Amino acid sequence: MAQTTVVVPEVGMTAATPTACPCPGSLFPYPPPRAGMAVSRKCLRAAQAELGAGMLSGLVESMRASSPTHARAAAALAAGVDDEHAAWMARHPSALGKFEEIVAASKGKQIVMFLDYDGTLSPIVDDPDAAFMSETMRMAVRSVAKHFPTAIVSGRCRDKVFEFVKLAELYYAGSHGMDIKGPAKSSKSKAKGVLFQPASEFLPMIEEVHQRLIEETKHVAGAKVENNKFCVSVHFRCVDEKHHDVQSWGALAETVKGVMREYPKLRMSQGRMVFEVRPTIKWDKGKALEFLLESLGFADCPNVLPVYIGDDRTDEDAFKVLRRRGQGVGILVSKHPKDTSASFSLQEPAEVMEFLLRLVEWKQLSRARLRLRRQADA
Ligand SMILES: O=P(O)(O)OC[C@H]1O[C@H](O[C@H]2O[C@H](CO)[C@@H](O)[C@H](O)[C@H]2O)[C@H](O)[C@@H](O)[C@@H]1O
Repeated sequence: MAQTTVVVPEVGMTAATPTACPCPGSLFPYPPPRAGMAVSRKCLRAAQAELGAGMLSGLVESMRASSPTHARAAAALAAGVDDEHAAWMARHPSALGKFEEIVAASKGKQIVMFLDYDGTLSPIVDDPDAAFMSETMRMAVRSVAKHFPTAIVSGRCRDKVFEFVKLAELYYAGSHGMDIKGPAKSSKSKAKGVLFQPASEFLPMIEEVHQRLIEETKHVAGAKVENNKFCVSVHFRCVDEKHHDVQSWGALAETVKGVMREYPKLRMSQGRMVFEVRPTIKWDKGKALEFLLESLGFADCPNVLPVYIGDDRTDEDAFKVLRRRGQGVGILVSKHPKDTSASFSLQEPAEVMEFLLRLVEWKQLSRARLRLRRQADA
């Protein structure tokens, strides 16, 4: 059977490729983690000096670009980039506007929902510990999960994202997909009881780098280090951006990079006003999506339509997997044009909720229609 992919025509698609998922519980053959060396402040300063000025300014530029809420994005809009925005919207149309097209593509297929948390289900706020989702959003996610297998895929520690979402019937992939657990509820689920932690051997190293980053960034007012179990976030949303101040973004970037040099088995990426530190293993949100599809019995299956909604750079790995498989719907949550492999867009969590509720309504109506048809045929 032909595989269906919902894409906007301008963006090319490759043919679907088979999934390659590891067995649940198996560990990757990674070399044993090397404990981070304790390095003196002098060594750290030397490492920092090694960072060329150009490289550092590049990093600060990328920090600036890391959140569409940043003043620059607003200034760019004010400067009249309407054309650029319109062109971007043409390439990534609203998933609400294309709703009928999306559900039509699910004909004969099982929709599986993948939802990022921060910026997708909850609005972005200054304090990561206060990123609560609304009760109405929770109800919408609960309703969606009644009709479709639903997973939360987050950079956060799994327990923490569960504390925010509070729905036991969902699948959770925390730490950027490195901590996957099937639903505690729902005995019907094929993936019930699944637990997959491909980076478990990195736990001591992550704990160590977490402590080091707290220590090294404590002089930077507003910096916040968050332990996400298999990865660490260093937030700079509340750090003053001044260039010549020790408490600037540049100084923070230098400090984090300096610490990272001590841990070659870890890598750093950037999210929305945050540095993400994680193991160098080949595992990300895209791999988590494939793993969950396989656990649900949809490996190499043409009769599935994964729908992934996310707002962050780390969600791009999942959008790319959908493109590579030639299967599924990637939806980027953003008000501003961004480089993305997603096919569609939604502006903000409120639109995500609307999309979820429309899916539920559509599913209920389709079921009611089917019942009526069967009654009429009987
Ligand atoms: O994959 P996600 O669920 O989107 O998690 C990515 C990171 O989200 C959180 O940080 C972001 O949201 C915060 C609260 O709105 C905001 O203050 C911060 O600037 C954002 O980067 C979370 O705190 C991180 O640990 C996650 O990695």
